[in-house]
Amino acid sequence: MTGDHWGYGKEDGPSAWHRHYPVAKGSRQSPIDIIPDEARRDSSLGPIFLKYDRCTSLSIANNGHSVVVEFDDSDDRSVIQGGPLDNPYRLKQFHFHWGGKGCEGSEHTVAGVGYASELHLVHWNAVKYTTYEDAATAPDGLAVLGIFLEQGDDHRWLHTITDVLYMVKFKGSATNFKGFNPKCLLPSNLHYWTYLGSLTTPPLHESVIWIVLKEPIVVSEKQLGMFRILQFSGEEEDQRMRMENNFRPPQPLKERISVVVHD
Ligand SMILES: NS(=O)(=O)c1ccc(NCc2ccco2)c([N+](=O)[O-])c1
Ligand SMILES: [Zn+2]
Repeated sequence: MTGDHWGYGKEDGPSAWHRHYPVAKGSRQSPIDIIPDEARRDSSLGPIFLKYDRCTSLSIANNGHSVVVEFDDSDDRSVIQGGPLDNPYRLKQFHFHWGGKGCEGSEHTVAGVGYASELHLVHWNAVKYTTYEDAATAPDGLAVLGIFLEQGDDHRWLHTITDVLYMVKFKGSATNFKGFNPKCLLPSNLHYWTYLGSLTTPPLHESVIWIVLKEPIVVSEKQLGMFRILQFSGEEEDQRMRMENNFRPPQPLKERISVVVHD
């Protein structure tokens, strides 16, 4: 497969993605602006459970669009379940989206307000599908947990990630990253909004059950700044392209979606 020909710039950014990925104008695209007052309550919707105690992180990498921590998803050692999910979904990877200095950077917004960054923990339905790739094209294939990052005090555990970003500065670089458990990045409560949506980057498959936590985690401007030492470009490329503003703006709700809230 040829290298990704999409990005976040003027020519190859979100407004141009529909040319190669027509589903960009689909009926269940993500992210969206979540309007709490319009979210439906569904008493049958219970809490989510994150079973990350035996999770196995493997590596951290710069894929030219974000920084990604990959997990061993060869068994059900780390799963998300409950809430809107009929099965346990296996943790595959997590990554971030962020802005430029002092600008917004989250993908979902809440009543029109963005956060500095957004963390996505990506899980796939290994009960119904054989591989992530198969699940990623199925309407109930993926469950992505979205967590907002708000600027404020230093986050005690995010240092474990920001301290190694210099090792994956360029697109295509990766390094060992074992023993990291993402439960240290969770807020104090797991109240959430949920709706049916899509991947927020190409190929934009409409295969994601989104679970967005209401409570943000707090990270410092200094820690957010560390993400901006990353580059979209490879080491050999002369164009030094700082990795920032790697977020897709909210997409039309269309006939979908009642966003449902659990708190
Ligand atoms: N921002 S996100 O969580 O929606 C997101 C988007 C794309 C991809 N992957 C791109 C892709 C290619 C084929 C199938 O999947 C992933 N992921 O892999 O976890 C997550
Ligand atoms: Zn994402």
